[in-house]
Amino acid sequence: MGFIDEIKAKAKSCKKTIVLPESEDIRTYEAAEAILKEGTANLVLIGSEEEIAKNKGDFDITGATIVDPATYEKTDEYVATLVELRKKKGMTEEQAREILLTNYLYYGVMMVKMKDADGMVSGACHSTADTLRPCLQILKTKPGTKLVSAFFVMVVPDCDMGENGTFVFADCGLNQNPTSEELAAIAQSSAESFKQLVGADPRVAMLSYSTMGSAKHDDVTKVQEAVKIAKAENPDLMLDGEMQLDAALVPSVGAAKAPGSQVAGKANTLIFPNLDAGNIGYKLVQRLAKAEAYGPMTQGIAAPVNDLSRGCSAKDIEGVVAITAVQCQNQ
Ligand SMILES: CC(C)(COP(=O)(O)OP(=O)(O)OC[C@H]1O[C@@H](n2cnc3c(N)ncnc32)[C@H](O)[C@@H]1OP(=O)(O)O)[C@@H](O)C(=O)NCCC(=O)NCCS
Ligand SMILES: CC(=O)OP(=O)(O)O
Repeated sequence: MGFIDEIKAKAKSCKKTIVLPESEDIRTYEAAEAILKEGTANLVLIGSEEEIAKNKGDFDITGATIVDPATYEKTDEYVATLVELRKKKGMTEEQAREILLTNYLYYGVMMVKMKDADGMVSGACHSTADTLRPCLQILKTKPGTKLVSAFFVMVVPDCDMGENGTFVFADCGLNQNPTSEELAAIAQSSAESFKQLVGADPRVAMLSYSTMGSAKHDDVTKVQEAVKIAKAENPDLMLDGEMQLDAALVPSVGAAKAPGSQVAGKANTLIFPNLDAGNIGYKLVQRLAKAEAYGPMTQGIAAPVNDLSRGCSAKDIEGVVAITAVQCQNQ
């Protein structure tokens, strides 16, 4: 069984409730039809009955729960809770009501916060910033975690690198220019995500354009410091760097450039030095190597709310919903 089939089988056995707030996008309905048919999750769609009837095309979404913020019995409770959560930021009741009635992403996150749903998937027609801001503001980081970050599971066809072609890449979606401490936190969360979703031991490479001091620059020093911090905080984790991508993936290059490393040549978890590298890197592998790319998914957050690329397909939404359900199970 491939990665996503295993995830779907796990999702079916736990049947979590996932919110899809982008009821204006036809891909939501195409994915919803497939998810409901396959039974990977219960679904909540946000919008009025009329909006949804108009937008769903011919897709059959029988079995999905439709929640209309304008009439749902819990909207007043959500407004009061949002005011309470954001009062230090000056949020008034009027503002909270306006946000919740007009921005379904905020509404979906409030459903997760109030435990009326287990998780949410959005981002097919909203930018990552607009998708992640509500969950960062409302859900916050989970206890024991310093930072929320965003990762992809990449499944590369006909590839014997990584874990038979399966990798975690991070951060590809959220933190623009992480410090050494933040890179170390991204590495730790990514190792946990790899273990949780792929089920094998993570081997984490801290990527750079330098391998073990072959180049000198502040950008290289940043990754070297991150390696020191991550190793000190996670002494049992297989993590190494700084290293170039070829040293991380190709055994002969790893042996030549980083002799003795337990990660070089066999990395399955790739930590990019900044968001330029991470976002460009995952799209290169997705588009040129025709890899499946699931994400960007959040890690280090108090409840699973995951993003999508605006370039996603309905199949990608199906996959991210199944992964979100599995994350909910392990929350
Ligand atoms: C997500 C993002 C919008 C947050 O930045 P922002 O809108 O300026 O918002 P702020 O910095 O005010 O943060 C909003 C809240 O989230 C919290 N937050 C922001 N980043 C966080 C992180 N990485 N981990 C935990 N909390 C975070 C802040 O503490 C703040 O909380 P508060 O409002 O309770 O004080 C920003 O990081 C971003 O744009 N990232 C890049 C996204 C992107 O374009 N990706 C490329 C395509 S995938
Ligand atoms: C992850 C990502 O790059 O998202 P988008 O394509 O929507 O900007």
